[in-house]
Amino acid sequence: MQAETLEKTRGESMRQAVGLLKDAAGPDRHHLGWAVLWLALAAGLEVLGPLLGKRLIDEHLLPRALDWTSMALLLGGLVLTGCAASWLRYLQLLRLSGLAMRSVQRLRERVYGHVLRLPMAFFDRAITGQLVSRVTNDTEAVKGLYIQVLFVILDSTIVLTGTILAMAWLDWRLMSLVVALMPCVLLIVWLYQRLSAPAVARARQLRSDINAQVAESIGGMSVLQANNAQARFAERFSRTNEDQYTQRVAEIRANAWLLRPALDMLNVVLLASVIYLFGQRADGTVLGVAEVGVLYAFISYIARVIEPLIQITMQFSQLQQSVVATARVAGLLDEAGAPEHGTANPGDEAAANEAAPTSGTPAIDIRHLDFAYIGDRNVLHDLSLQIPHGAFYGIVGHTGSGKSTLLSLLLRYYPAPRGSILMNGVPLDDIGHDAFRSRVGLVPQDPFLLAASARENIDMGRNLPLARIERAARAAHAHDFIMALEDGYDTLLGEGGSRLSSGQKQLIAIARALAGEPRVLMLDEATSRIDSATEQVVQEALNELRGQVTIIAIAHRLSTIRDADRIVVLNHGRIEEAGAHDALMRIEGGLYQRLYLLQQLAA
Ligand SMILES: Nc1ncnc2c1ncn2[C@@H]1O[C@H](COP(=O)(O)OP(=O)(O)OP(=O)(O)O)[C@@H](O)[C@H]1O
Repeated sequence: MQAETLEKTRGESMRQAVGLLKDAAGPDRHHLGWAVLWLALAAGLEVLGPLLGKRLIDEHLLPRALDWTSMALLLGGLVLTGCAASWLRYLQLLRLSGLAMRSVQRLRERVYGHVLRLPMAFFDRAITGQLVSRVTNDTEAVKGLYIQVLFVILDSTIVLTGTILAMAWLDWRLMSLVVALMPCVLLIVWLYQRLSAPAVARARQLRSDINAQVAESIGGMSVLQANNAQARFAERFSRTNEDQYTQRVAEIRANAWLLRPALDMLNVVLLASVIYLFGQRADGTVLGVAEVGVLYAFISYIARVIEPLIQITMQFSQLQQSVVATARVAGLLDEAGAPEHGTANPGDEAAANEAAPTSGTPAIDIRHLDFAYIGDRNVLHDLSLQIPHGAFYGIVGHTGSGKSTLLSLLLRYYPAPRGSILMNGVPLDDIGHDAFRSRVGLVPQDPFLLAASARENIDMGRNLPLARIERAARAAHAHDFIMALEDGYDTLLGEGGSRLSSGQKQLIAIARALAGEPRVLMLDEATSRIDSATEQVVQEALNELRGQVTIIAIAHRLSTIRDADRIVVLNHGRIEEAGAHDALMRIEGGLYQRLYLLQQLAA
C-alpha cells in the first residue's frame, strides 16, 4: 500500500515536472524538435563512421585493392561523418542550452512573481532559506532535466540502439557476445549507486547546512560578536565542513575503487572476448573467413556501448533528483496566491472610487470582528470601532493583546471575516488591490531599507516625481538630514540603510509611506527604536498630518500617542478602554493608567 502511494507520488511528481517543463519552454518549444533532430543525425553519423572504416580495411587495405578514388571517398567519408557529427552536436547543444537557460529564466521569474503575491499567512510557516533555494537552485534543476537528463538519455539510447544494430548487421554472433555482457555494466553502475547514494544524499544535506550556518551568522553578526560567540560558530562550521568533506571523499572513493576500475575491467574482458572469438574465426575453425575490418568496427563500437549504458544508468538518479526539485517548484506554484480583491465588477464606476472618503461614513469601521490564526482560538474578540476621517487613533495594550493582529487585518495581510471591516463604507474585500494599496500607507517597526539611494528608498519602485519624494521627506522631517548627505537624495544608504541612525531610518520609512499620499497611515511601533528627540520629530510630523490623513498608530511608548484623538486599549483581544489620554488617565486603576504610570516610573 505504501509502495503504491510512493509510486503514485513519483508518477505525480513526474507529471508535474513534465507540465512545468512544457510551460517553461513556452514559445521556444520548437527548438526542442530541432535539437532532437540534430541529436539523432549526429548519433547516426557516429554509428556510420566505423562502418566506413571497416569497408576501407576489408575491401581495399587487406586485399591490397588500392583503388585510390574509392579509398579517398571512404576516408573522406570517415573524416566528414566525424566532423558533421561534431558540428551537429554543437548545433544541438546550442539550441538546447538556449532553450534550457530561457526555461530557467522564465520559470524563475514565474516563481518569484508568485512568491511576491503569496498571502502573509504563507510566510508565517515558510523558511526563508528554503524559499530562496526554490527560486534559485530548484529552478536550475529544470536545466538539468533538459540537458543532463533527457538529452543524455535520449542521446545514449540512440547511440546504443544504432551501435547494436550496426554490430548485428556486421556479425550477429559477436554482437550477441557484447549484448550478453551488457547487464554486467548495469550491475556495476547499480552497485556503485547503492554504495554511494547515502554519501551523496548526506553531502547534499550538509551543503545546505553550510549555507544555512553562513546565512544565520551573517544575519546575526552583531549578536554573535556581542556574545563573543565567534569561536563557537567557527567550530560548529568547521565540524559541518569536515563532515561534508568526509562524505564527498566517500563518494569519490566509491567511484575510484568500484565504478571506474570495474568498468575498465569489463571493457578489457569485452575486447579480449571479441578478439578471442575473432582469432578463432581467423583460424577458420569457428566463424569462417575473417574480416579485419569487422574487428576494427567492433573495437570502435565496444566503447560506444559501455559509455551510453553508464550514462543512462547514472542519469536515472539525476533524473529523480531533478524531478523532485521540479516537483518542489510546482508545489510552490500551487500555493494559493493572496485572494483577489474587488474583482466582482471590474467595470463598475464605483469600483474606481471605492474607499474614497464620503461625508458621514467613518474612514475605518470595524464591526464585531473576531479573528483566529488557528482553528477557533480567537485572538480578537467581538471588536467594534469607528475611526473618523482625519482622526489620529492610538492602539495600546500588553504584549500579545492583539495590536499587530488588528493592524494586519486592516492591511489585508490576513483575511478578516467578510463585512467585519469597512473602509469608507466599502467592505475591505471589495476594494481593488491598487486602490487599496494607494490609499493605505504603512510605517513598520523595522523600516527595511534597500541598499540603494535615499530617493530610491522613498520611491520604492513607484517612479514618483522627485518633487513628490521631496515633499514627503519634508513632511517626515527627513529632508534636512538627507540634504546633509554628500549626494543628497542620490546618496547610497548602504545595506539595510547602514549609513543612517535608527531614527533616520524610521523617518525615511515615514517619508516612504507619505510619498504614496495615503488617506490612511498605519504605524506599527514606529517609535520603539528611536530616541526621545527623534520621537518628538515623528510626533511633529504626525501632528502636521492631522485632519488630512487618518492615522492609526500602535505604540508601546505611550508618549507617541499621548496626543491622539482617541486611544484604544486592547486586553486579550478585546477593547478594554477607549478615550483621549486625559480621560483614560482619570479611570482609577484602569489599564491605560497603569501602563502609563509604569512607563513614567521606568523613565
Ligand atoms: N502568525 C501568527 N500565527 C499564529 N498566532 C499568532 C500569529 N501572530 C500572532 N499570533 C498570536 O496572536 C496573539 C496576538 O499577537 P499580536 O502579535 O497581535 O500581539 P501584539 O499585541 O501586537 O503583541 P506585541 O506588542 O508583543 O507585538 C498572540 O497570542 C500571538 O501568539
